[in-house]
Amino acid sequence: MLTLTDLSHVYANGTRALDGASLEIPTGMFGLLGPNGAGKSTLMRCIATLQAPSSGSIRFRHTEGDIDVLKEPERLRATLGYLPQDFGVYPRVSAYELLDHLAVLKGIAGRGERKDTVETLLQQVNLWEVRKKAVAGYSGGMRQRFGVAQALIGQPRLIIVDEPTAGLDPEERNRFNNLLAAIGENVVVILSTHIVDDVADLCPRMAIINQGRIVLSGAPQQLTQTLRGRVWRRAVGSAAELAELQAAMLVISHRLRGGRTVVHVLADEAPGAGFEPVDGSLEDLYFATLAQSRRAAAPATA
Ligand SMILES: Nc1ncnc2c1ncn2[C@@H]1O[C@H](COP(=O)(O)OP(=O)(O)OP(=O)(O)O)[C@@H](O)[C@H]1O
Repeated sequence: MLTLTDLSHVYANGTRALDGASLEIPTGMFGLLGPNGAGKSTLMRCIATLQAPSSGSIRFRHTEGDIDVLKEPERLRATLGYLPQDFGVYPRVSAYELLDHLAVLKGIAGRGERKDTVETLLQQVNLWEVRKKAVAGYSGGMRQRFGVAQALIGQPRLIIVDEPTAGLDPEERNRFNNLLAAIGENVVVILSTHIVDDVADLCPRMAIINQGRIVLSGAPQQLTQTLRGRVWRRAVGSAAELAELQAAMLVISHRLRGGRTVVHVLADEAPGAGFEPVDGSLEDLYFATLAQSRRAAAPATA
């Protein structure tokens, strides 16, 4: 269990990226959803001990230890696997050599043990056939799978993956998600993303972060139940009509479907003529939560 308590972070330029975020993250896949700039990467970097928050605490308890992460970052690092949003430059060495080198850095000194680790991981992430090719020449999906292999070195208890499927094509995304789903049972895996389907597909628990605050957390299925009977759909004919609806009711999303714009509205009863009820999806929940949290944050108008 990873426990975050009242985490805040203010960057040197005054940006408040985290604003009293508190969250309990149990064993298993945990989805952290939020729009661009919500504070996900800042939160992931704080948990990964790459930056210290301005205030708050982080505690990681697992079967073999209880770690005060901000006071004992080296203990956390020994049990952490981290796949950052962007690796930056990839060297022109083969996947095998790079993984071997990273295993040395993770403290796996014995040659035999290292060989076993590297070979097992390359097979696990399905890169065995291309192990001798330079990582610099890999496709986006192959790089992300390599990223998982390096994050799994040393059997970590806490794994953080930051926006892993952004930019992957559907087949690669599916392959990547299957790989994540197969990671061990007694591990906390935090998946930070703005792709709602990734969370819907993979995560029994989730939270939504917006403007540095945790605005909702729980089990996706139970959370979407709260929308029952409250999501309504209607096609709109023009931008002016859309603007009218947005002014009159809580429009949680509008998108093109088959060339027509369809709005989803959150309301306890049918909000007007032409609306039909729809089963609320996780995407509706996400948009509804963001719309409500924006409304709460907006200054009251007279
Ligand atoms: N080094 C920095 N200095 C100043 N402001 C920063 C810095 N890093 C991030 N920010 C700001 O902090 C806020 C949160 O950013 P963060 O990268 O944590 O969000 P995010 O949810 O990961 O977004 P994205 O999905 O776009 O990566 C944003 O307003 C961002 O501009």
